[in-house]
Amino acid sequence: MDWNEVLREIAVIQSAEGEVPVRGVQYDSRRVVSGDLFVAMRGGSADGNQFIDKAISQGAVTVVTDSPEAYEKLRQKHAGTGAALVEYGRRALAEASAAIFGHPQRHLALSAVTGTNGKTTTAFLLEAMLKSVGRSCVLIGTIETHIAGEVRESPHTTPESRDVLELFSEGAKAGATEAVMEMSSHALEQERVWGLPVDVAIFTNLTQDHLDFHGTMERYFAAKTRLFEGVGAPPPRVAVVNVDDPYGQRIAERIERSQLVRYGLDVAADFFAEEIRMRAGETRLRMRTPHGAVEVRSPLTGRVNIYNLLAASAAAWARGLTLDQIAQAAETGAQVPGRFEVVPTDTGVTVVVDYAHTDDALRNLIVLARELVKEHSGRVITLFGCGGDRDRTKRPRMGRAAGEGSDLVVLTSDNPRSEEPGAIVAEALVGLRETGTESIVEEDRAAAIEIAIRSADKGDIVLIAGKGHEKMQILRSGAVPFDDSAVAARVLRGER
Ligand SMILES: CC(=O)N[C@H]1[C@@H](OP(=O)(O)OP(=O)(O)OC[C@H]2O[C@@H](n3ccc(=O)[nH]c3=O)[C@H](O)[C@@H]2O)O[C@H](CO)[C@@H](O)[C@@H]1O[C@H](C)C(=O)N[C@@H](C)C(=O)N[C@H](CCC(=O)O)C(=O)O
Ligand SMILES: Nc1ncnc2c1ncn2[C@@H]1O[C@H](COP(=O)(O)OP(=O)(O)OP(=O)(O)O)[C@@H](O)[C@H]1O
Ligand SMILES: N[C@H](CCC[C@H](N)C(=O)O)C(=O)O
Repeated sequence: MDWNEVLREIAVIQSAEGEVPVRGVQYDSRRVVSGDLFVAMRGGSADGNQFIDKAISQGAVTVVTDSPEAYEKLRQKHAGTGAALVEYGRRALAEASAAIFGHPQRHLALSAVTGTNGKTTTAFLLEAMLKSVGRSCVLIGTIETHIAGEVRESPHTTPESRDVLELFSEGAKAGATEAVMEMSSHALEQERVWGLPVDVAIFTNLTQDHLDFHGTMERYFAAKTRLFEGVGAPPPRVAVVNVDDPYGQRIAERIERSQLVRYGLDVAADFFAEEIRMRAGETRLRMRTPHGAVEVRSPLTGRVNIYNLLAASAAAWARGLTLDQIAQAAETGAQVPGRFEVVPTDTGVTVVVDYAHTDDALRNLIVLARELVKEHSGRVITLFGCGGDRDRTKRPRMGRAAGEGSDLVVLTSDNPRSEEPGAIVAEALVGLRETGTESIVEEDRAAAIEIAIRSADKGDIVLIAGKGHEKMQILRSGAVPFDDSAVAARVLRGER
């Protein structure tokens, strides 16, 4: 593509034209190759403008910058290089990427899921429903990325626009007509999703998390609401909103009734569940909707998954599936790795790996576990830790949530990152101690898993919370392989 053509698609303050052929686009100097356009952006921990020389030395042929100083320097030092000065680096990145990848977003009907918890599960369920009627999909989210059937690793819950558009382009070429994406609050705030036209937007819930980044719950909420306003694109055609959540109510109030599908566990919602019958590994319910009612049987367990099922069903309906098709797909639907994943054993102890990493998710998980052991008066043993370099204020809250419903808590490490594990544990202990529940502290996660499982008797349930599908433990010294379910399986086999 010619640089002059790219320039026509981005909002520039100043630019230097030139007949420079542009082959690709990059926002990270470390990934620049010959023929690329490099978008230099000021970030929270680095300034991409510091890397312009490096990008050019690696072959960047044009540079878009959000810094007037960098633009001036570029004009003087690299006069032959195409250049543009913009106000918003990420918007320019999205606009240039859309042009360079040939506007693949126009060929995919996009469903986007936001909320503190449930995004991954809802996205997997929706993808399974769309696939069940023969539609080919792109899925982008926390655990994996799917490109029309091919599974890849995910670098982020919501990658930068350039990467999303590249994935969309590959998906569209492979025949995909639908895309399902998780949109994190970070991505909405940073406009990583600028210009993506969302057809169906889903709001799952909002509870405390990520206040290190957003500062307050209101600002966190404001980031989530951007999905429903449209980020550099028109508002979604349909909004699917959990109206049992107070923040969901607030979103619903702002949306035209004709564009809104409300879901919840109450008759006041459009899509709601009744006659719920739950046991481990199976949930049955009757889903009532304005378009009729249908019996649904799902292998997913727990109240939170009823919400996820309702969300995915309402979205699938908005994408044109019938209620019967939805119910049929739900029956096999999407076991998500690391979400209420039961580690196989014949010891009589139930061991569950789950991604609960907020106080709300922990509380829900423990309530479900209590339900499951109630019949035999089993105990609930909860293992958890809190992430380093993340919202510190959630630590005592997680401690309180773990202590409140459990019989024994094992407090350990969960990706301490650059922080001292002992200091993180101390902050979680503040809340945990208030509950008076028996607790054991063991910073080494493998040893902690062993303690938790060895403390359990037949009929007890052990919850290993926080890391779910993750395959690494991130320590100050670097990331080391770590897999909760593999460690638990080893302990259950009697190995160390
Ligand atoms: C807080 C946050 O979201 N930060 C992300 C953001 O950083 P930033 O804008 O501050 O950028 P920066 O790292 O300061 O760098 C500025 C620019 O310099 C560039 N650079 C940097 C170094 C270099 O050598 N060369 C270079 O060109 C960078 O690519 C970037 O364009 O953009 C970077 C580039 O894409 C991301 O790597 C980075 O993710 C960090 C590592 C991260 O941990 N993000 C997490 C919190 C996150 O985004 N999580 C959400 C999910 C949360 C959830 O729901 O649980 C997600 O969507 O994944
Ligand atoms: N609808 C829901 N409401 C509340 N909690 C939920 C819901 N669905 C799942 N959870 C809990 O939250 C955890 C994370 O679920 P999931 O991965 O689906 O959420 P997520 O929004 O994708 O999270 P993240 O973006 O942090 O990866 C689950 O392991 C479960 O404990
Ligand atoms: N994707 C989220 C969840 C991480 C969960 C937990 N394992 C942690 O490290 O805190 C984050 O990066 O904040």
